[in-house]
Amino acid sequence: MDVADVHHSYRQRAVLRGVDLRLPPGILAGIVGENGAGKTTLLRILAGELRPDRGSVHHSGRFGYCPQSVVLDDSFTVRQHLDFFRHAFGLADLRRAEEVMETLAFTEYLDQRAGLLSGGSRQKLNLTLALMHDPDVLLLDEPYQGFDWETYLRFWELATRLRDAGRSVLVVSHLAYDVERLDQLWRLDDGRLHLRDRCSEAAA
Ligand SMILES: Nc1ncnc2c1ncn2[C@@H]1O[C@H](COP(=O)(O)OP(=O)(O)OP(=O)(O)O)[C@@H](O)[C@H]1O
Repeated sequence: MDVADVHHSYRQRAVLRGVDLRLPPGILAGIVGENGAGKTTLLRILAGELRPDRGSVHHSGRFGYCPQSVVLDDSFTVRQHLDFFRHAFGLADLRRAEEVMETLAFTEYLDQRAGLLSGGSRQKLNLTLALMHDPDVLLLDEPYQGFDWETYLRFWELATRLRDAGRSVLVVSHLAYDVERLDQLWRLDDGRLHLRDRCSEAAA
């Protein structure tokens, strides 16, 4: 993914003021920033949901985006969500989704209605839906919110496996936590990305 000189304002408020970002294949990268820094705005632009005022975003291959708030129909079961997305992605089977669910210890919820899932389990479904077509570029907005410790560790195991398989994974969070797991870390501040030393960011 290649991002060059992205600018975005909401009315008078300039949120992004020239974001440049390159994600080569086989990278696990992170963006941190305070509440309101513009992280979600940037991700929505990268995902094509929002048009930047200026600048360009290019990526090749399959694309996956896991937004912060889950987009689900509460009356559908987990299985119905998977079937719906399988058709949307044109997948022959649910092999990949089953692998992800296995890793996240989520398989037992297949027949549960989404409306009855806990916050952490909804997030597991959200992640499964973003990963089930095995995207080459994967953008994750606060992906581990609501996860218990064991699931949190399994999330990183999954993200690392994807990186090792040549995928580009970008994790966006307001917490500069566990940053030594990342290959590269930026801080979004004042509308721009600043490359950070992961050791000093972890200590901050
Ligand atoms: N649709 C919108 N209209 C007007 N202002 C907006 C809109 N969306 C976001 N903003 C403003 O833009 C700024 C950046 O918001 P954004 O949600 O991108 O930040 P963030 O870094 O993701 O924050 P958080 O960590 O709290 O999720 C905030 O000041 C927010 O109030």
